[in-house]
Order: sequence, then structure tokens, then C-alpha cells
Amino acid sequence: MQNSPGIALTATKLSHQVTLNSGNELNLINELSLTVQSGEHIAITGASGSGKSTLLSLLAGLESVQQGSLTFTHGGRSVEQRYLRQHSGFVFQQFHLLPELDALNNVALPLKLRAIKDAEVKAAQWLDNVGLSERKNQPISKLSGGEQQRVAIARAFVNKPSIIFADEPTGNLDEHTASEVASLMCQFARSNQTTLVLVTHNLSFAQQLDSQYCLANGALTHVR
Ligand SMILES: Nc1ncnc2c1ncn2[C@@H]1O[C@H](COP(=O)(O)OP(=O)(O)OP(=O)(O)O)[C@@H](O)[C@H]1O
Repeated sequence: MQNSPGIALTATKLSHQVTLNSGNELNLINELSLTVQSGEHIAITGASGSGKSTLLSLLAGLESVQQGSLTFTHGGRSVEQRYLRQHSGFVFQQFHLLPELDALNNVALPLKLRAIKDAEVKAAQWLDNVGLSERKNQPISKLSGGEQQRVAIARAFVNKPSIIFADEPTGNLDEHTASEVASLMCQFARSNQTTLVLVTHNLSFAQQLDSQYCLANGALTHVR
């Protein structure tokens, strides 16, 4: 994959309904529109339960669009969901790392799955970038929360994605580690011209990005 400028996305009048256990329908997202430019870094904030993770899943193509439309362009050309998936990186709060593998193999896995040469060399380089070269052969279960989060970041970036979707990447981290993780993500995304769509409760992280939106009552307000 080329180290190319980021994927841009446009969401138009997205609506999303979920059915609660009570049987009631909840309109989580209501005719929401959003444009994210190529290489732009945006933060989505909002109260717990406002629908941020659901919106991120929709934008990332992990959840089917019920109403409205979602389009992606890369280098000015329209691209499909399959292309998006191949060129996306994901960083989730729960990390989704494989506990039976060590740090190196967790980071190398996306490269190995695509039969990319020198997967382990590239993975080792990214572990070095996130300050974990000393821990590369350590099983995931023997890493701290912050270290696991940094492995997840290395894994998301190792493929040189054109867009990264991150859900609470600094959740559950202490203030110092959170700020380290935030700086790493901003720095890598900036230098790789990766588009970044981030959901966070961490306002100081949100303020480091190009734009900030707040989700409430199914709609986004442009904060800055
Ligand atoms: N598939 C679903 N079925 C039923 N309810 C759902 C579904 N998905 C989300 N919800 C509900 O929608 C609401 C919003 O969930 P979501 O995880 O998107 O919020 P959030 O803003 O990311 O919250 P938090 O900041 O606490 O992580 C929650 O009340 C959740 O229980």
C-alpha cells in the first residue's frame, strides 16, 4: 500500500435506529451530515450513550447504513466499502489484540495476512516507534493497559492506512499515558497524511485535532 494522502468521507443525512430491550425504538442518529477532508483529523465528543461509538461504526462501514448515504474518496476518486476496509486502521478501547500472541506478532499479523514481505521487520520498527522495542516478545497478557494501547496503535499504523477510526483510544489510561498515546497518534497521522476520525471523552486530545464536533440528540454540532 502506498503512503498516500488520506481518504475523505461524506456522510449525508444518516439516520440510525436501535431497538432497546424494552422494545422501544431509539433514534440514535438523526439525518446527520458530516464531511471529513483528506488528511483532516476530527474528534467526536458527547455524553455517554449519545451514540458516538455507533456513529463511528457507521462511518467506518462496520455497521450497515439504514438511511442516508456515505461516500468515500481517495485522491479525488470515489472508492467502495471494500477498498475502505483495506485502507483503514482501527484503534478501539478494548484493543482487540490476540492475547496468545506476543506484541511483535500482533503488529505483524495484518501484514502477514496480506502476505507482505518483511512483516516482522516492519512490525518491530513500529513497536520501536511507540517505545516498545524492549517488550516486543512479551505476550500481550503481560503488558500493561497503556502498553497494550500502544501495541494497538502500532498495529493500526503498520499497514499505512489512509484513514484511522479510533474509539476512545485513551480511555482507561492514566493522564500521562493518555497524553503520550494522543501525541503518538497525532504525530503518526500527521506524518503519514492519514485522515483521523476519533471518538473521545478526552477534551485535551480533542483540542489537538483540526476540528471538534459534539454529538447530542442524534446530531453533530461543530464546536470548532
Ligand atoms: N445494537 C443496539 N441495540 C440496542 N441498543 C443499542 C445498540 N447499539 C447501541 N445501543 C444503545 O445506544 C446508546 C448509544 O450507544 P453508543 O455506544 O453508541 O454510545 P456512546 O456515545 O459511544 O457511549 P459511551 O461514551 O458511553 O461509550 C446506548 O444506550 C446503547 O445501549
